[in-house]
Amino acid sequence: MSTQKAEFKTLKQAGNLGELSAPLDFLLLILSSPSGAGKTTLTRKLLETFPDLHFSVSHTTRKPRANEIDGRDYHFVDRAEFERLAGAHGFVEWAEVHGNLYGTCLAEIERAKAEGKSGMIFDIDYQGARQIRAKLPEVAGVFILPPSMAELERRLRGRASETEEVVQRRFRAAMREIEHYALFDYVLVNDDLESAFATLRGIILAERARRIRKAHIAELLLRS
Ligand SMILES: Nc1ncnc2c1ncn2[C@@H]1O[C@H](COP(=O)(O)OP(=O)(O)OP(=O)(O)O)[C@@H](O)[C@H]1O
Ligand SMILES: Nc1nc2c(ncn2[C@@H]2O[C@H](COP(=O)(O)O)[C@@H](O)[C@H]2O)c(=O)[nH]1
Repeated sequence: MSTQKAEFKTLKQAGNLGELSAPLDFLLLILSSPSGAGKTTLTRKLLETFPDLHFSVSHTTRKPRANEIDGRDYHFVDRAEFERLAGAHGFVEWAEVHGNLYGTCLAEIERAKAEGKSGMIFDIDYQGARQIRAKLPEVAGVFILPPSMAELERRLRGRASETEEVVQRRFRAAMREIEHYALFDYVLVNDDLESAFATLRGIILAERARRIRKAHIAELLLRS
């Protein structure tokens, strides 16, 4: 067997995801941004357009907002339960963000694969993005920016889901978060929602094409 063929055979078996095996063409997409830039809004539109993508439901110690549902938006847990899961290596990544703990359970990736999804979206901060990238080099990362800091502040306040103190805290954190843009493959300015969404859709199609290309070659080499 040629070296290339052997390499693809290993890739196909392991899914090139280390211990977190998944099909070669499985899309792992991180959406990250300062709070209020529009990740949740864009993610909802993405899931309508791509129902074959799984939204990774994180665990958090944050209290639910009025419109949030446990198990759909987050798994809302107390600190003791979160720490138990972290201690049992239940998280692929976790971080403290704006004073609360957030984490992605390994079980979320398993669920997406068991449901036959063709990929998944992680709505996580830059610290989590860094951890996932270290474990899953195949991941694609998009960092979403507001058109201006004034607009970010307007959006944070306009959402009316947090106290003024929390809005200020999140706004103050934004500049520090933006400094980590280089962790991501793409930077997307969410000014007009429809054009930002069109660009994001394009990124997904391109990332899929990249993965399908690899899977096709693996298939071709293994059949010959
Ligand atoms: N392109 C846009 N133009 C105007 N308003 C927008 C745009 N995108 C999102 N918004 C609004 O900005 C607010 C914040 O958006 P959203 O909740 O999606 O942000 P987020 O990045 O998910 O925040 P967080 O990190 O805190 O969860 C919402 O009220 C949303 O309707
Ligand atoms: N590292 C992680 N960050 C996460 C995760 N889930 C959400 N987040 C990020 O937290 C902030 C605040 O979210 P909010 O819902 O309280 O507004 C935001 O940047 C999210 O992307 C996670 O599992 N890990």
